[in-house]
Amino acid sequence: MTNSVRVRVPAKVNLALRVGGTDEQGFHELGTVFQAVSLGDEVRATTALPGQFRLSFLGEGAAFLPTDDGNLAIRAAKLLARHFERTDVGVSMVIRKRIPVAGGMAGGSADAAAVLVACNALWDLGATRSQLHDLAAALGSDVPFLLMGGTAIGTGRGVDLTPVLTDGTYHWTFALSHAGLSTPAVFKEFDRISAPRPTEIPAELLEGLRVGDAHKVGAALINDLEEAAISLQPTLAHTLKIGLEAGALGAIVSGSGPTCAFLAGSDGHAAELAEALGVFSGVRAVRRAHGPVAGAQVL
Ligand SMILES: C[C@@](CO)(OP(=O)(O)O)[C@H](O)COP(=O)(O)OP(=O)(O)OC[C@H]1O[C@@H](n2ccc(N)nc2=O)[C@H](O)[C@@H]1O
Ligand SMILES: Nc1ncnc2c1ncn2[C@@H]1O[C@H](COP(=O)(O)OP(=O)(O)O)[C@@H](O)[C@H]1O
Repeated sequence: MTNSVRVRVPAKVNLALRVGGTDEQGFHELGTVFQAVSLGDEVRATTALPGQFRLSFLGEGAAFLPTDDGNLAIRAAKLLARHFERTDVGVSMVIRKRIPVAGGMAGGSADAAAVLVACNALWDLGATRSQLHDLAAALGSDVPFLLMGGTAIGTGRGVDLTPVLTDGTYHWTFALSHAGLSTPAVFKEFDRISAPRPTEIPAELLEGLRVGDAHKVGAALINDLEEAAISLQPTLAHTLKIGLEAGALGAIVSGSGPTCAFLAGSDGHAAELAEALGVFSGVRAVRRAHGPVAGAQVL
């Protein structure tokens, strides 16, 4: 049995996020297109004594993250052990974070997906993709996509996934905000200021992705949570405007925000956007990435 495993996991951006009505548990019906991007976290999992589940962080936001059961990574490891009735396992995990915390890029979900993949290998469980998908869906709405990666349509709570045919590489610049936004707070603000929307994905977006036309994709980006995120953090409107004025092919709040995503025509263009956005006081930091990339993978 291996005693140490490293897993890389991407962040996500929602190219479309349509928000419909709520189900009996208060979850909104979604129609979304996820894309996995190269800004990612890395998990190193090492065997520990039975029943020991340890976690520490390095990098982005490390000081502010819980390391107990409040962390999705610990919950993922314990859920996997429980599901396979393995009381003889334990794990010590170090997560190098690059994905902004509470940024709408699914950092916590990404770590949970990575831990499922890492502990499955570390404990030699032989879980199938479908078993991992079901455990991921029990942990959170974004977790199954971070296992899958690529570009995919998500329906229901966002966990029913269908891969999307895409061509080409998409170059992104991300503008990080000074403060995070809580996902439940943004959905609550959406309920306060908006009516449920039809959850159809724009046909132009899928067509643009199919033929690899970044201009078409940029023009079709849509996020029904954007207004709610801007209502809670008004500076985001300025950030989006700055990116568009600097020539972004499309600009959007990423998921529940507050990270703003800008589509560029090339890597060089993404660097120009990063320069224009980086000088705005409302932006804490800028990051560049490309997509689509693979989901959580053992290195
Ligand atoms: C909005 C999205 C878009 O991909 O992600 P983020 O941008 O926050 O990363 C997701 O729907 C978030 O997914 P995730 O962060 O995993 O959410 P969960 O833990 O499942 O749910 C957190 C809370 O968000 C709200 N929620 C989430 C998903 C959904 N379909 N409807 C909801 O109303 C609920 O209030 C729920 O209690
Ligand atoms: N491993 C983790 N990485 C990041 N955040 C985590 C993690 N575990 C729990 N959290 C908590 O989840 C919340 C949402 O963080 P995150 O998943 O980064 O954002 P988002 O849902 O906006 O994409 C934060 O308040 C954070 O404290």
